[in-house]
Amino acid sequence: MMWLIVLYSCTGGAALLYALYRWVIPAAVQYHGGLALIWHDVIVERMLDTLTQSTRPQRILAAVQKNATRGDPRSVVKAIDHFCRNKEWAMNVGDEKGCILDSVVSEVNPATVLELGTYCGYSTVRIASLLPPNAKLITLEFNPDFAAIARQVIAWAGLEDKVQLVEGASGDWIPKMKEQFGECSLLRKGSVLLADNVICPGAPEYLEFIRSSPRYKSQYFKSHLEYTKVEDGLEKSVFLG
Ligand SMILES: C[S@@+](CC[C@H](N)C(=O)[O-])C[C@H]1O[C@@H](n2cnc3c(N)ncnc32)[C@H](O)[C@@H]1O
Repeated sequence: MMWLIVLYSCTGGAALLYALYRWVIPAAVQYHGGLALIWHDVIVERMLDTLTQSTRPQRILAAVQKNATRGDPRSVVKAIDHFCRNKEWAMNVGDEKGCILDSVVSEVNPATVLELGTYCGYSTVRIASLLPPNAKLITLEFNPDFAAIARQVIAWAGLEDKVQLVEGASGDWIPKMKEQFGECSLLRKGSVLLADNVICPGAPEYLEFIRSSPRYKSQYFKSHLEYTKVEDGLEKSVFLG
């Protein structure tokens, strides 16, 4: 009888902990940016890394390999969004802001895109799949583990010919790219900048600069932090020359 009570309380305790982890805490933090990031990006990630002896990017790659069709970028995006909404949050631009990203890429129809921060290649796949033929995307990532996963995600989407993934820090590479592009520098009249996470975690200095500079026409697209209800948005800025 005693054992039965212990067993019942262990099972009950485990169920309660699971409910807290799976539903109660995520629901409680989903309107608060700081708490949401601490919960998803620190506590849950470390806990799952320890329990599964794998990393979040590795788990994202596994979800892609299991659920997405090779050579089909949209199925890769869908598999990552499904994983991150239902299993484990991750810092991709996500489905909601991703639609804004898609519409900006389609409107601008760029010949060259420079992306700063690849992570697992989610936004890279979104952007590259919308580029016109012969256009190319250079994406920079300074974390070699993320870059290794992103290469596989991009290859799974069949986009490796359109994407050049450069491993390194933007502060090191941007001056080198400027040299490579010569006097034209990186921006020319009409170039479009699109910045993510300008509200959460936030980029107040960037927003102040870009909105007050007479050299840019800037517009804010209100949305939500990926896979949550916390306000976040994208800032689109056109370089006026
Ligand atoms: C928010 S994540 C990018 C998400 C990605 N764009 C997406 O939507 O799928 C930011 C990434 O930028 C990388 N990063 C941060 N600072 C960087 C820098 N100075 N140079 C290159 N990569 C950087 C981080 O390692 C991280 O992978």
